[in-house]
Amino acid sequence: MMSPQVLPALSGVGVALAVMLGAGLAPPDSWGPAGASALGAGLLAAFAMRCHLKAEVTRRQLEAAELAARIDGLHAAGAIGRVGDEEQTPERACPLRQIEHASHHLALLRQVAEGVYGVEALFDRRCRLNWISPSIERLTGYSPSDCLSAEEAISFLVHESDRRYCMRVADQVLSGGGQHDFEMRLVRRDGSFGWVACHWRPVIGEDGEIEGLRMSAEDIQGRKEAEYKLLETVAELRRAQALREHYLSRSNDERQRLAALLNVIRLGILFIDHDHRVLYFNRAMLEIWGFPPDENLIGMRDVVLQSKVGALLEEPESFFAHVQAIVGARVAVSDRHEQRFRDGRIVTDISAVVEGGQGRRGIGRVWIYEDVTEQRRIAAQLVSLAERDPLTNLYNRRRFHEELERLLAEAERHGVQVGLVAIDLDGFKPINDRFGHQAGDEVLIGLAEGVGRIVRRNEMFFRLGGDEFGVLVPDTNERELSELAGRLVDGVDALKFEFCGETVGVTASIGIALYPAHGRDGEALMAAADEAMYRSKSGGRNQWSVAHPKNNLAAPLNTGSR
Ligand SMILES: Nc1nc2c(ncn2[C@@H]2O[C@H](COP(=O)(O)OP(=O)(O)OP(=O)(O)O)[C@@H](O)[C@H]2O)c(=O)[nH]1
Repeated sequence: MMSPQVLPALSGVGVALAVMLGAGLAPPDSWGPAGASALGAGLLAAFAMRCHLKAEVTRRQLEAAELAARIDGLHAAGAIGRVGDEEQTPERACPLRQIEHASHHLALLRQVAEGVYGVEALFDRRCRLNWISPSIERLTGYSPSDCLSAEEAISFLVHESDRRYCMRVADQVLSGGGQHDFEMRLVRRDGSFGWVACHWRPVIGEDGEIEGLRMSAEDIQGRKEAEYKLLETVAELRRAQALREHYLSRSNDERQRLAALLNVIRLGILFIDHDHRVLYFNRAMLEIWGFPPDENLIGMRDVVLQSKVGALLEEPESFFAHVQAIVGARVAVSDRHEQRFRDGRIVTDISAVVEGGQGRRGIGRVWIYEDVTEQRRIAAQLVSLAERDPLTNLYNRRRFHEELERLLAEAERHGVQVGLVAIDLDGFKPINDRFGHQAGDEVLIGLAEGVGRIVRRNEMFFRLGGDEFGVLVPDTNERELSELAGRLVDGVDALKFEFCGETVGVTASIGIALYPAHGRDGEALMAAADEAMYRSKSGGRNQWSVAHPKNNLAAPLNTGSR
């Protein structure tokens, strides 16, 4: 801080300078040739005042202030007379002493003027540089003489980008436009430039007229660089912000697209976070679990969610246990699990741990639900088409072979016998011929139902094609088979159908064969049963026959009829 004595001290400097000029002494070297005389004492007094008002407080300024204080001390002691002082001092009475004092004070003022830290410059009314402080060299590398000898100091010192504005401001100030502060660049000797904050003000003469210009400039290069850096940082932050917003917007778009996609798929998706709370669900999930479409499950605990859906399930406890087992054991990817709903739906679930970011920490678990009711129905339909006869809904020849092989394998393992009953209708073709194919179909359907009532639960009944049927009997013997064959012959014979007012019926020729006595594999057993069935046909139809033992095909005919 400048000491309180400094102001009066510097004003003393101004007065002293005026005295010096009034005495016709030469100005300091750096002043222009016309400088001091042109501007006069008032101008220099104004300059001295501005030195302490604008320049930074530096060591030199403090020294100058001290010197000025001493000068004021001299005033106080009556050693120096002020211009216009009424009283005459002893020195005034002696011109030689006066000149000595003025010369001494001029030297002091010179020190002050040359020691200012900022740049001070004086221009005349035509904007010609009259004086500039030596500090210009520190800022630009140009000496005051370089500047003074330049044809146009402003063009010489001011960066071309700021030149026009600077000149305009100078013109304004000179034409009574008051003071102006602005920042501009000074050109350095090495071609670079440095920023200064400058203050332009008019220098008013004693007659109140503008006599010239005074420019005080302060080096703000450091501040400007800091500002640039700040601006760059701000720009970088803005870029980063813009980038972040761009990514955020892209991520939002992405999320919207994903949400739209997830909402149209028929898989129910539920994401439970690390705290066992619902983080995401899609529309299908609400549908599958019977929630209204506008239900908001976000934040709901998984156990609460379970309690809400338990009533829908046929076996809620088993479902909860299944979920608990997966969650408790932190199963990475669970197997597909199926649960039946009370309304007949079948829903599968599968779940997986969702890994987090770089640490790959599990951030939750996703559950995917699928209503497979329709799939299961179609699959069952396909299976049925593949293994059942569409007319009678009996198992077909394909399934017959599968079951035959299975029973033979089991029989071999358990050392039991398997019975095969081959049935062929007698006189079926004439029904077709007389009453049409539809009538024949009705007979086939009626026969399937009639025989279906005769065979036992463990006996499997097949339509092998046309009017051929078969029955497989696990773990049986010849006696049981013969009894079954008898019941079948009687049962078929008892079936009656009405076509065109006429009652018609069919009979059956049956052959029975036993594993392993009549054949050790399916093919052999079927051949044996067929052979027995043909014997029944050739024996007069409407009867059953037992196949010959495999090692003795010439055995006596063993037939049965009702
Ligand atoms: N309506 C109807 N007829 C069928 C079907 N499949 C086969 N057929 C007929 O069933 C008849 C079987 O012929 P056969 O076994 O010679 O007839 P059958 O009169 O019983 O002769 P035998 O066995 O010698 O007594 C043929 O006319 C086939 O066209 C069917 O799904 N529906």
